[in-house]
Amino acid sequence: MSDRIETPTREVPALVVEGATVRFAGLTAMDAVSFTVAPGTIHALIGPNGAGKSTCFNVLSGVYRTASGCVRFGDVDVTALPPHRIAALGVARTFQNIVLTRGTVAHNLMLGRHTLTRAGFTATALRLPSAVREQRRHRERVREIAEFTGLGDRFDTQVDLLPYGDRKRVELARALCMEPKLLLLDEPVAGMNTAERVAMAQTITAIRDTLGISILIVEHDMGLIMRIADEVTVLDFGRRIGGGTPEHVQSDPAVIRAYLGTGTEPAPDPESEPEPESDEPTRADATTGSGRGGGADDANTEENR
Ligand SMILES: Nc1ncnc2c1ncn2[C@@H]1O[C@H](COP(=O)(O)OP(=O)(O)OP(=O)(O)O)[C@@H](O)[C@H]1O
Repeated sequence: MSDRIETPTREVPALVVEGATVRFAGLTAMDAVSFTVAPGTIHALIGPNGAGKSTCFNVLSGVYRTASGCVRFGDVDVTALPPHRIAALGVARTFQNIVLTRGTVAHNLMLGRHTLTRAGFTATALRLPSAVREQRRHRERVREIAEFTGLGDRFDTQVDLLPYGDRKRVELARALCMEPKLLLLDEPVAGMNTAERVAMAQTITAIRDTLGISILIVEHDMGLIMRIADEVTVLDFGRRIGGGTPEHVQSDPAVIRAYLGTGTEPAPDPESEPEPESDEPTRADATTGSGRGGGADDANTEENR
């Protein structure tokens, strides 16, 4: 990973969720949930399967509407805004399941620049000088982002030829190509082996530390979360049952009872030898997060596409 990337001037606002409630028929998926993602921090949203984490992401990105409560990003009330308006404010998202387009890494990353492109269709089609210059600038920036995220030497590779871990990385890089102020990462290391998880954790912390971008992350790998998060919010059955620093939530009896269980394993050590590849880690592989056995992932992913 390179640290050559330039940080565009951007003021990163706080994300404030206040009393957000979401209901599906008779089910309350989020029940008056409140938390704040402080600017430039990594904030983790954790909890068992079905706790309401994906629902919360869908609210924050404008896919679901709240029955009550509100979401503010800086001074802007985004509660009722459609997804494209929220994205335009600087909120980018990755998904549990990889959603990439056929083509090269470069092509996929350029799609992330779409909302930042000014030249119109005609100017681009006619290859007018201004449009060509703009495309070149975007491509340079996209290459920087590819290098920052460890994809520099894969820039012209077809995404379907990449290993799983790199394809997850392309999703993250594409979100960065939108020049976000807040990144919503939905299970960014799910399905990765240990070496890939360690590398992804380093990239995520570099995004905070080098670019100053806020990150809200949903992840079942508790070792990783406890190592990289500045603050954690814990949900269970749609309610916020705890929150605070990783140290605090790890010793909170309510959180241990609902999710963490006992016998917390240590976080993966970036210096240690990677374990042999395991194909698809299940919830049980997540260092300590004991899933309640949800099964809502697929439904939500379909909704999000
Ligand atoms: N579109 C929907 N229609 C009906 N119920 C839904 C819908 N989306 C989510 N739910 C329900 O809301 C509850 C919260 O689901 P959600 O997917 O937000 O949990 P989660 O914490 O993200 O779980 P996981 O860790 O398994 O992804 C679950 O009971 C789920 O079945």
